[in-house]
Amino acid sequence: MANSTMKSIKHSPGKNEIRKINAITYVNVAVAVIYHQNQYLLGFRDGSQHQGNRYEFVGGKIDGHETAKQALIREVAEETGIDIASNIAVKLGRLHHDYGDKQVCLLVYKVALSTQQYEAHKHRKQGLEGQALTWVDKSKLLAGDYNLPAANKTILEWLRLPAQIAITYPLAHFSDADHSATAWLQYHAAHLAQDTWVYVRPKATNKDTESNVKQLLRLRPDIHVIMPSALTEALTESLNSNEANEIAINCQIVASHLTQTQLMQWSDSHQGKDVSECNSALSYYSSYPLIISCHDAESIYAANKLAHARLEQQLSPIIGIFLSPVLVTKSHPETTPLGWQAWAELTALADMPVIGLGGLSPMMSVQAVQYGGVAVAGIRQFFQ
Ligand SMILES: Nc1nc2c([nH]c(=O)n2[C@H]2C[C@H](O)[C@@H](COP(=O)(O)OP(=O)(O)OP(=O)(O)O)O2)c(=O)[nH]1
Repeated sequence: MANSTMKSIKHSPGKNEIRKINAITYVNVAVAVIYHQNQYLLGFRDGSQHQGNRYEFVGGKIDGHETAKQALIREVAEETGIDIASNIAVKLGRLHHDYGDKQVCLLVYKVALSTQQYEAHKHRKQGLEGQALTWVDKSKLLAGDYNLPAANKTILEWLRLPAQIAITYPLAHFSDADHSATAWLQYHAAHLAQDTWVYVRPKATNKDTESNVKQLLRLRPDIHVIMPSALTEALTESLNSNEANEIAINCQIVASHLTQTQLMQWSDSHQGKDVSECNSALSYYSSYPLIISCHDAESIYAANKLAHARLEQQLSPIIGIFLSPVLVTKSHPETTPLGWQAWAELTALADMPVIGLGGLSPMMSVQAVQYGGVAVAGIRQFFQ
């Protein structure tokens, strides 16, 4: 078992079981969220174990000589007998949690089983180490029906992310219409797929945009929205009434969005500080999870630091980053895209799920997963 002392969490996980950040010793744990369609596999921790008498995702400590993925494959085989060596392990993220008596750094992966693998293991009620195993519905898991260790709260937030996110057209796209705001509203209300996640990006926040967005949410109570932080703040302030439809609107907001510029402003003001000294972890955005735009390694490191600081301060987590541009886009043809390979290298640095953006179609969520991300987002091809 090797030890290493690190000042920051900037770099991708090493092979060491134990790492120190800000003088805290973390035990590295590989965690596998194993699923088939909407069925998710949970184990049950024995009362004698740390965090005992709770459900858990399959996993365990990363040995000194192992990478996180090697540990994942070994732990899943040891605990369940399922061989995931040929499955894609999609990195969700890395999170630190201080239980007081033990500090863990969870490296979390999502692993979809083939139908054949699921059929072979779906009736197994006991793991190879004698622990109970259960397949549970995703909706019940996300609703909090299973008592999991506290660190897993963030994992459940990550699991909510869909494979595709639509982004609204700018108002200027409808400038030929007699009334562009009405045309914007009608188009989006009519063309968003059922239950879709949509990043509402109006480009300006004023009373008209606020009212337009509220109308969209009233017309489409099935959709889930991500909004720029300024708009989230403005809207939530105006949603303080107890009217039922206003409360319903509030529930439709799944995340606030921060630009890379906003992130780097926070980062610059915390330059050289350890995570524990970042007492402002943007707490004014605390009530909603965050999704942040990143375009390079520096901003990803900043997002990692902010994510860690927010977890320490028990603020809602960063549930993803939009990493762009993957390919050439119609709106910014002059910008050189990253390309999938460079996108994958940057994606590996992130401590949270990565969403590809820029010149992509919904079908490309398959490529995003192959290159280490979880989802894709876009405008044109993401509407019906
Ligand atoms: N496996 C697993 N561990 C989790 C989850 N959430 C969470 O906080 N943990 C914590 C609990 C433990 O402190 C640590 C896992 O350590 P462990 O004791 O199970 O590791 P191990 O399987 O190598 O066990 P052992 O050899 O020490 O018995 O991570 C989870 O979903 N799955």
